[in-house]
Amino acid sequence: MAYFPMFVNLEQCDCLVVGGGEVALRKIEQLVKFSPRLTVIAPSVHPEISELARHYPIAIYERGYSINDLEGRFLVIGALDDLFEQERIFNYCKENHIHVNCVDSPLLCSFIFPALIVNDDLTIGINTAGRAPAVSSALRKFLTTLIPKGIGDLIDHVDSIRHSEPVGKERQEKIIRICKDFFGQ
Ligand SMILES: C[C@@]1(CC(=O)O)C2=NC(=C\c3[nH]c(c(CCC(=O)O)c3CC(=O)O)Cc3[nH]c(c(CC(=O)O)c3CCC(=O)O)/C=C3\N/C(=C\2)[C@@H](CCC(=O)O)[C@]3(C)CC(=O)O)/[C@H]1CCC(=O)O
Ligand SMILES: NC(=O)c1ccc[n+]([C@@H]2O[C@H](COP(=O)([O-])OP(=O)(O)OC[C@H]3O[C@@H](n4cnc5c(N)ncnc54)[C@H](O)[C@@H]3O)[C@@H](O)[C@H]2O)c1
Repeated sequence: MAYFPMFVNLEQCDCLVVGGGEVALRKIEQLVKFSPRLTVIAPSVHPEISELARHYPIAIYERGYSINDLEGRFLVIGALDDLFEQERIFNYCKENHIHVNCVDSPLLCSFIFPALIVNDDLTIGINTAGRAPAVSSALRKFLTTLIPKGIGDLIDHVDSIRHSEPVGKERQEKIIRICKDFFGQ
């Protein structure tokens, strides 16, 4: 069954990544773009995660996680290489209404991490309901080449019209025309 793409404001939300390997790194590289309060817990942490922590507010704890670490989080990613522990994380989070993503099975995810195209405030998320992540990845690369240059300027332009001109049919039609012209429609 398809998953509904809910775009969530993560600013200052308390997000935890358990695990600090290659897969954790990939998730963290994306998450930092959305300004969460990020914590990483793992006995061994990829050097590129430590490097990211020099540029973004990431708290790193180099130790095994305990279930108490999950308490009160907004979102938890179980990116450790241990299916038993992922199940434990998933069950705790489900019981405690915490958004959870465990990397070894869609069945252990309350949300799925999309392949992402992020261009300032424009975000495109791709997802196959957990069936074919490599398709999401390849499609992300394909779509990236199709995004016209100047899309950021278009968003700025439309935003400035929405802030400076009175709400109404005239403004609406102007904005729609500008957008269609940009895409040659
Ligand atoms: C999109 C992306 C986001 C990200 O992770 O950042 C992402 N996986 C990516 C790549 C990728 N992952 C895997 C391969 C190798 C090919 C293959 O095995 O198929 C490749 C391709 C590659 O590496 O190029 C292996 C893999 N992935 C999962 C499992 C377990 C399982 O399916 O049971 C296994 C087997 C592990 C093993 O071997 O044991 C599970 C998940 N991976 C997801 C997301 C979620 C479903 C997304 C969707 O519905 O499309 C989900 C359910 C959970 C989650 O992680 O949220 C990212 C592309 C980023 C980008 O390029 O932009
Ligand atoms: N979702 C995906 O897209 C995807 C893709 C490939 C692989 N995987 C799966 O993701 C898992 C992780 O892969 P990886 O390549 O990042 O592995 P890795 O070996 O590079 O990293 C594993 C990390 O988990 C940490 N860890 C282990 N036990 C821990 C504990 N008790 N508490 C906290 N941290 C702990 C380790 O210290 C390490 O940092 C694997 O099980 C793999 O099958 C998922």
